[in-house]
Amino acid sequence: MATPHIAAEPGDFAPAVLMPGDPKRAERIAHLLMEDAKLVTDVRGMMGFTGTCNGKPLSVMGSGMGQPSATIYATELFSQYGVERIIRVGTCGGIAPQVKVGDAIVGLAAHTDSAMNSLRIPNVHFSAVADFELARAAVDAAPADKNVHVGAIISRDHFYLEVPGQTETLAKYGVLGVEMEAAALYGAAAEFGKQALTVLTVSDHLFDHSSDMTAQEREENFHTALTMAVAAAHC
Ligand SMILES: O=P(O)(O)O[C@H]1O[C@H](CO)[C@@H](O)[C@H]1O
Ligand SMILES: O=c1cc[nH]c(=O)[nH]1
Repeated sequence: MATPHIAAEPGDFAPAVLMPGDPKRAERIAHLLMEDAKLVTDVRGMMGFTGTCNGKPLSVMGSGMGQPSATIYATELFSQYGVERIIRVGTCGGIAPQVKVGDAIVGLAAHTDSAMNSLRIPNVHFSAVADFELARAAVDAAPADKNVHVGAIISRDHFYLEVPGQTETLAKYGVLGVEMEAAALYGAAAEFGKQALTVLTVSDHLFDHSSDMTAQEREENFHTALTMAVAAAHC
């Protein structure tokens, strides 16, 4: 069995999937966590791996960038491959002043400027929220010596477009950071009655670019977020 975007057989994916945007980060995470990681799909270069982590089955697969891409993979995994929970392991830009580069964020809720979730329920502004059980497991596993923030994030469609006053207003409303997939992932999980969570590494800060990570650092610096994501995957 294959879907249009995943060339895997039934049973090739574990019930829990860690999902970074970057397929190279997926490969790195898979080999870091699992000695027996096996490539189960690489359609369009979007690598997916399955193996055993701490004695339990686990998969890791990239989502690509943006809500349409993440929705395609989440939908196919939830609806065709028996996946029960997806934990996004991403990067984000910091917005709140207390958030610093290198910190981790658990995205309890995801505001969005995307139309994707607004199409889901007629005349309703969909609330994109994480699964509580997964969020609790992730927060409980947060390393004591790391800065971990828990709260609302925003999933924007544009990476580069600046809407005057928007980021400042988001900061005023306590939004922790910006990324590009969580709201859609939470929407897909709600559609299929599954669980989802987003755990992010802050790779830059929108109000202070003096310590932004390089592309290489964004691929490699995810260990606090990963510790929490694994705990959520196996909770
Ligand atoms: O590092 P990832 O997980 O891809 O996440 C962030 O990075 C990408 C933009 O550079 C977007 O996908 C955004 O959500
Ligand atoms: O979407 C993203 C991801 C990282 N940093 C940003 O500023 N935006």
